[in-house]
Amino acid sequence: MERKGARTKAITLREVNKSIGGKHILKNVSFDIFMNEILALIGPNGAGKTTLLKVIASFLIPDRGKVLIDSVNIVEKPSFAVEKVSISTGYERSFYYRLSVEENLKFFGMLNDLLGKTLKRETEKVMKELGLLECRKKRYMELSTGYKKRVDVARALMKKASIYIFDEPCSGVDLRTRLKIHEIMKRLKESGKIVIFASHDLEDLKIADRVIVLKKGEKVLEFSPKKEDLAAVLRGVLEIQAFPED
Ligand SMILES: Nc1ncnc2c1ncn2[C@@H]1O[C@H](COP(=O)(O)OP(=O)(O)OP(=O)(O)O)[C@@H](O)[C@H]1O
Repeated sequence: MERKGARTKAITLREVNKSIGGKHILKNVSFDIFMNEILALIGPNGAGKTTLLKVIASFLIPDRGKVLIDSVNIVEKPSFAVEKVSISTGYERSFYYRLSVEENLKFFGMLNDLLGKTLKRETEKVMKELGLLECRKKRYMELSTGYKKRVDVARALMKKASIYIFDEPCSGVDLRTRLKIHEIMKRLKESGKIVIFASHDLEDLKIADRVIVLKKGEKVLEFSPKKEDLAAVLRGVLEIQAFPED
């Protein structure tokens, strides 16, 4: 029986392993993600954060190990993750270069069963929230890096999901947009969703309930920025991330 006040597990990863092109990228990764949690993944470049996010979204199938969402093993039933998860991939190639911001967002909304007035309303809402109204007619390929990132976050919001995954959602965006994205992630949590994001920025970690540190495909540390001395933890993280030549 679960303790009173105990957190409810929503996602379970057990001994997750993934190799790509003969390279062992994720190594026995095990941890749980709880209902209503904002979880951040950090770690040096190439540590496997994006790979892990894609595994949770079932974009990549692990070679070994289990990934359960609401007790369903998505390694066996990836369609369950597709239904539950909305992911901003952080990839420019996920967009139609010649379509406008608005057309791209509407297209993704339609793919996710938004139609008619609902599609229009959601697109307006998301564009307003991310400051995209003034460039709604601009073609995706004409946007600056920061605006492309805004569209990437906006795209994830065009799907009604219970788990939202953002890959470096704040990289390259201006300060105001960063705060807005933090606000959006907190709001998702308040409305009962799970938020998982990867980041290299300390400011982003402050909104997380828990931070998991990956190094060379392994989970090496876990901490709660709200409870622990962030500066001390980060000194530890920097040691973990030290360059071999340091
Ligand atoms: N399609 C692929 N083919 C070959 N190797 C890949 C592929 N995708 C990822 N990798 C390798 O997997 C490792 C982990 O990559 P991943 O993008 O998951 O790291 P990351 O922690 O997100 O890095 P960063 O902080 O630089 O974004 C890297 O060594 C990368 O080169």
